[in-house]
Amino acid sequence: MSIVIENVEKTFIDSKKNEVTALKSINFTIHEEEFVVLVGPSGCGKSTLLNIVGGLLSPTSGSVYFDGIKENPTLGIVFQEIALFPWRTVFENVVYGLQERGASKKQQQEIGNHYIDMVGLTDFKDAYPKQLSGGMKQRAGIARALAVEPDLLLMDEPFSALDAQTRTLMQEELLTIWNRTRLSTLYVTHNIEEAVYLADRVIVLSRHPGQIKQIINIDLPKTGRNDEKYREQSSKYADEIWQLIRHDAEAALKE
Ligand SMILES: Nc1ncnc2c1ncn2[C@@H]1O[C@H](COP(=O)(O)OP(=O)(O)OP(=O)(O)O)[C@@H](O)[C@H]1O
Repeated sequence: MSIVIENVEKTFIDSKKNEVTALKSINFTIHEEEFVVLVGPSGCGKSTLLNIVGGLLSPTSGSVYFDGIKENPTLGIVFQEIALFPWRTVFENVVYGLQERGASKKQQQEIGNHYIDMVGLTDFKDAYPKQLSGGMKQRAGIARALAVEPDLLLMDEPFSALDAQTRTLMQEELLTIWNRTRLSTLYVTHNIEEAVYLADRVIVLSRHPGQIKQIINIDLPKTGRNDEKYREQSSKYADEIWQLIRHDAEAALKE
């Protein structure tokens, strides 16, 4: 599915009744099978934009088109805090969306097991959330998002609550999964290295108001990355993005 974000603006009214322009003149397209990452300093409107694309918030003006129409597609959403139902097992959590859509028991078994295998939780499918580590919970959340076979995957800082090593492993796993599913994806992160690692394109937002500062094509292979050339190129992209964000990030720190 391709998603066109056209002239999106969002204004909030803050607690002092002032207007806050969170997003202004946002125009970009997420192409079929493309992984787009939003980066930018704190408060630049990344989550607001992701929520507008996901239909969880309405824009003040502008539109989002899914394959040319405004109707909502099937979405897979993964947030930082994965809200698994504590009384359901991993399998029961993963197939929840399928049950809601009236899938048969057989379909639930087939699809649920497929995605549980894909995220490496086969041995934990009957475990309850409290028995899982942070990384496992995120994997279960990813399997649940994939199980509805979405047109678009939305991920908002999915790994930011994890320790650094687990986060690195989860990034690798997500890329492997993404290479298999090739879903159009919009992903929000503060982490520039993570953005470069995952993205086909990185959209850098500036703040006050949140606007697109630059869109950077990440021309790196999605597999076979263990060479010096990959490391050199990816750190060049990361430097380029940091130079774009630095000034705004420093300003955000002083507020
Ligand atoms: N419900 C709301 N009411 C008022 N202002 C809001 C609301 N939601 C967001 N904002 C403001 O809109 C701006 C963008 O917020 P948003 O959370 O989208 O930024 P972000 O880039 O995701 O931030 P972070 O990286 O810190 O999570 C901020 O100035 C924020 O204070």
